Amino acid sequence: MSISQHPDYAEETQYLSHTLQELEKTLKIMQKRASDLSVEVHEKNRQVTNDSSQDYIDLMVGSALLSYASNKTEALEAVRQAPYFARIDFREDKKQETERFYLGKTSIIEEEDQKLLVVDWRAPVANLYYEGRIGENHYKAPQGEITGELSRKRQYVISSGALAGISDVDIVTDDELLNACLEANATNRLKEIVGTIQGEQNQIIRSDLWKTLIVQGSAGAGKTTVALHRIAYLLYAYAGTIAGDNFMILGPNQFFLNYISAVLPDLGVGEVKQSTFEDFARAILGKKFKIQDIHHKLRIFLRSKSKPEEIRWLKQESYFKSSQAFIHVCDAYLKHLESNYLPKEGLLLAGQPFMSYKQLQDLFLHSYRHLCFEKRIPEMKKNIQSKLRTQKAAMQKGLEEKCERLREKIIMQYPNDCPQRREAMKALYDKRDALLRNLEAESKTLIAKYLAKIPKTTGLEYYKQLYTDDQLFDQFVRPAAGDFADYLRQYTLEHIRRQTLELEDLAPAMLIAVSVKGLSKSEGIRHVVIDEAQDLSLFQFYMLKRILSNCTFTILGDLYQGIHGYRSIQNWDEVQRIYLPGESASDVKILQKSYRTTIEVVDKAGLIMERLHMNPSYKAIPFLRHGDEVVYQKLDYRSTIAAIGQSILQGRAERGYVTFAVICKNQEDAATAYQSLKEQLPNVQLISEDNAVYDGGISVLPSYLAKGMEFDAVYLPWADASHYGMDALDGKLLYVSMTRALHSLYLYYEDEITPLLAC
Ligand SMILES: Nc1ncnc2c1ncn2[C@@H]1O[C@H](COP(=O)(O)OP(=O)(O)OP(=O)(O)O)[C@@H](O)[C@H]1O
Repeated sequence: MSISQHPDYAEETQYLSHTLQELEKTLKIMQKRASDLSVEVHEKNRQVTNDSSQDYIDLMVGSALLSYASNKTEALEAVRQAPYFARIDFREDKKQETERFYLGKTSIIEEEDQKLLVVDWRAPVANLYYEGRIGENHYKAPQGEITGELSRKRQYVISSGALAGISDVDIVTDDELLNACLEANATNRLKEIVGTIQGEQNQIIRSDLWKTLIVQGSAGAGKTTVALHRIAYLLYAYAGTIAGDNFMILGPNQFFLNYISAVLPDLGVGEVKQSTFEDFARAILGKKFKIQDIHHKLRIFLRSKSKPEEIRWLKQESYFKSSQAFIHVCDAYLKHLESNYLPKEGLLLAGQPFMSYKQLQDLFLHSYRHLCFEKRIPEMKKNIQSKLRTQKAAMQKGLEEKCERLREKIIMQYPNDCPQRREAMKALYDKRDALLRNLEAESKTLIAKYLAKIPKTTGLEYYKQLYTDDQLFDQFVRPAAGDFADYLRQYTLEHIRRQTLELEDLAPAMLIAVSVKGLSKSEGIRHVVIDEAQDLSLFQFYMLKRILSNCTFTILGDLYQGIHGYRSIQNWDEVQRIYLPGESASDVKILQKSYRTTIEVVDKAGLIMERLHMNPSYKAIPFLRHGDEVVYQKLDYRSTIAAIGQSILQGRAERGYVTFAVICKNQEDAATAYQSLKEQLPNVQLISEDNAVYDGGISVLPSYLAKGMEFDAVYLPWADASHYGMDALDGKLLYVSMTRALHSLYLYYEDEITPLLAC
């Protein structure tokens, strides 16, 4: 049936054109308001003086209104071509009439009578669309639970302001909109999915801001997408409480952050802090060292020439520095630093005990315990100063009184004025004055002299001392590291000598640095989204929770894709113990349905995890979308390259594919494949750690950089037994590579296909 034959076509077309007209009206008003307010705020900014708090308040109010008007203008401009994507019809139990709610990316209100034409997708009633089924239903609103009858869920395809499709659905999973969305070809960035958010995704998106969430989601389950929509939702639901710059996204690399973050403006989200773990570390530890490339060790493990002994030691080093045992080492060391931070002496004022070491320690260790070491010092200073004022006054008084008593004694001794009496008096007053002067002078410098004895060592220096100082190393590290201690020390000292830290050193060094100096750069962060969280170590998780103790977290990852197993977490229980202590395992949310790829690809990739006996409850379940069979071809290398080149050209011409990835196990193989493909495909690009931006098109890349990405067609040129053996790391790299394919997947091998996939 053509759209114009739909029984509601006329009515729907009319609603659309009315909405578009109103949108244009509102847009004009908002544009004018934004421009007027911009002038006003600029003017106020010039006039504001330090002594007028009213000026300041006016400026703040003006800026807030300006920000609202500018954001609304942008939001309305973004939906000019498609102001809504769905409608729900709902009759509240208490009401006679069924209401219609059109849902869009931003609300649209009729100018004259303020009627709500389009409801923002984040509004409570929209839950009915995402989670409700036709029939009796309910949703949570600020005023309480609203119950009623959901009689329609309708989806629209609106293109360039014209109605192109209408379909009524029950659950959102069955809908054509989602299918159309998933069948579309990839672009060079992640998409927004407000029209097709699934029930289980919706629950995560709308979870309470003040509760930490851990999400285990299979490859393509929408973890990253959900995380970004969650930020958009929280900004809407907690407007006034939290703003964009109160969020921080931690992602695995800049390349990935650029790829995902382009979706934020589409969702009306700006100013969210984004960082890799290494950049976050730099902000805390400073710039006086290099960070070893985070894939350095992985590359050694993947190099065929690497010696097993070397691999074993390197893994052990990473494993130890990421472990609970090393957390204990660093905590004990921190305690030691804390106890020995103050000079081991009390304070004397004019030769008299003023404050004992114990009293000073008590202030430092107990009274200001909630502060980092350095911030305790000014507080202690204030406390000592106040005590000093009292003590000085008491001592002055004591001196005066003593002087008075001595004066009376002199008078008794010499009842009449005589040279001896005058001399004795003079000596008495001179001594008193000298003592008072001394008291004055000492009280001025006492605190400064004492504080000057406190070392100015940075957290990073303290961390290094753990290895450079024999005594510290033997006291703290050696007992925990055992036989492996000497290797660990030599290895780390070698890095320190080269002014380099490994990823494994960053979390402990940050923990110490923040305990010593505090966290000025990250003040204001209230919520942290950690994506690809399976690759973080226990120590990284522990440190983040310790130093960002006022934040809540959304932690998302897939343990099947944990390619840094030698340092990263092995299960979510470890993370849960830190972030959700006392809660049950069911508090880890599981997303199993995979939306990215086809049933054929998910099934084949799933074989790997079965063969590696990975936890079956993390298995990806494909969304009902069939595609091409996965292609396996036994070819020599030259023929493989020729086949890939030909297939890419065909895919582009015949299928309209726009993104292609040739994924190799490691960087060396990727470089080889790139050189070979360049002749056939001049636009091919080789992706390495140094690329910050992904432009789409044809890419050749190592498996570990493919994480989080997706491509229309994926090619694996060396899917053979010699590249991917029955080993967890090989299996995970292969799994990551295969699950990047949206539509087509090709595997090539020369002798034998990898046992991870063999029939
Ligand atoms: N509800 C949805 N509607 C439409 N598309 C969706 C939906 N959920 C996920 N997708 C699509 O599925 C693909 C995978 O999403 P995303 O990259 O967020 O998954 P992920 O769980 O982070 O995957 P991975 O762990 O493999 O990186 C994206 O193209 C995304 O747009």
